[in-house]
Amino acid sequence: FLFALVCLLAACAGPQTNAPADDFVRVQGTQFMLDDEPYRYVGTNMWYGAYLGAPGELGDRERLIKELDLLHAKGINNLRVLAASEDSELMRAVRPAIVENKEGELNQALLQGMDFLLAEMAKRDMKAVLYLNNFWQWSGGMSQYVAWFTGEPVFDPDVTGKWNPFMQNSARFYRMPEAQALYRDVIKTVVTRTNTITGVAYNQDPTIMSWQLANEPRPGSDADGRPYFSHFEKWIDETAGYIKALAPQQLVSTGNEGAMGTLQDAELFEQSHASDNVDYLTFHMWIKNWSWFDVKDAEASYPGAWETAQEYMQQHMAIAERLNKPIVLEEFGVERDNGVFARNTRTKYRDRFYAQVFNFIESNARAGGPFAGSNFWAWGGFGETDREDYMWQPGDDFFGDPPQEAQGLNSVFSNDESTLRIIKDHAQALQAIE
Ligand SMILES: O=C1NC[C@H](CO)[C@@H](O)[C@@H]1O
Repeated sequence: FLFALVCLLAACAGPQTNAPADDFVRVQGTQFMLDDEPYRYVGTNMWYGAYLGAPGELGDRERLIKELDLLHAKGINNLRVLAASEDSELMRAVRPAIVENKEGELNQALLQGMDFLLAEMAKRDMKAVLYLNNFWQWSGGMSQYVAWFTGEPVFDPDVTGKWNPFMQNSARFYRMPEAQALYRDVIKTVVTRTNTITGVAYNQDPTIMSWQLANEPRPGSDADGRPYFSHFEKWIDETAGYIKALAPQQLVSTGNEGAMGTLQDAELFEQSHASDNVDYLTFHMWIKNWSWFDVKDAEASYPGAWETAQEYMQQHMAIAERLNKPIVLEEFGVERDNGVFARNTRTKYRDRFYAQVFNFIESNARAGGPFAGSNFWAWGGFGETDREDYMWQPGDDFFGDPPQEAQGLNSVFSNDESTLRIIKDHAQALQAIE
């Protein structure tokens, strides 16, 4: 009887807070491993996942469940999600924000939104990559930290149109001890949080595959950032080490774009990602943003864009091999045909680009290469807008496109059947690779 009572009490002790180690994604050379099997994934970017999961008017839990069910049905099993935003005067920053002020008070509804998202993802065997800052302006980010601790007005690229000085200003963040202290407080609070729905501590939750330093952190602008590269390299190593100490069961990555996000210098990307605290490499690929592809001159510009894209991917495979780390393409995308934003419009070039990227990944994986996964940018799902300018306003539906871009620019919608077919085929192809 006593033995039975002890077992019963143990069973009632609440959810496991120390999941078996093999539930976590691990790194073995250039491969991810999960439950002793190679883990490769097709994922998406859903920056707004915690916003959708928030209780009450702020979120839309019914929509989130619909989105996760559809994603799961299409074989999309990895979500890259914003885990810290900063309250800001920046014109195109999302509101509200997780970090409410320079004192580090956090928005509890948005943290509960992350709790709900992770709990629902766990039910669908999905894995999360959570980024803890942003080099860009659309979630406050590093430039908001700079404003908080210099007392200077925010440097708003959506007002000035000046991106190089904005990037140089954001990069001051790495050199500001007070900003770094608040950032680390936020990291510690989020990484060690106990999920209010599952009772599992975040750093004990195998749903979280990786903590990411930021979205697209850069050393500064391509023109003027080089003198500050050493601060960037040191920030990566030390911050990644700080997170690893808080979450030894989970992976750490930077969220960097690769060479194009490191002063267009592949050697500096390799050097800044050699740290043992960085478990795997990330790179992004923007054929339109980087002027490789012109959607208004699509037929003429696409072949050259694809040639350059292949070279960019090959270049990063070689770096991953040299560093003996897995690598994931965690952002890639292209607009709808003719650059329109509305759903129910053609996506011929997007479909071609996705299919060719996926084919490259499958070929590399079959050859035992380091290409371990991808997250397309980005998931728009069931999002709807009736804004004539397609620009997000507080209270509007969330799209894969953050508030600084037209809602529909790169979003894949729930009824983009041709694109979803290509994604699902890729998921099945990955599953079939030994
Ligand atoms: O992280 C990013 N990379 C490119 C996206 C599309 O332009 C952009 O919305 C986002 O800031």
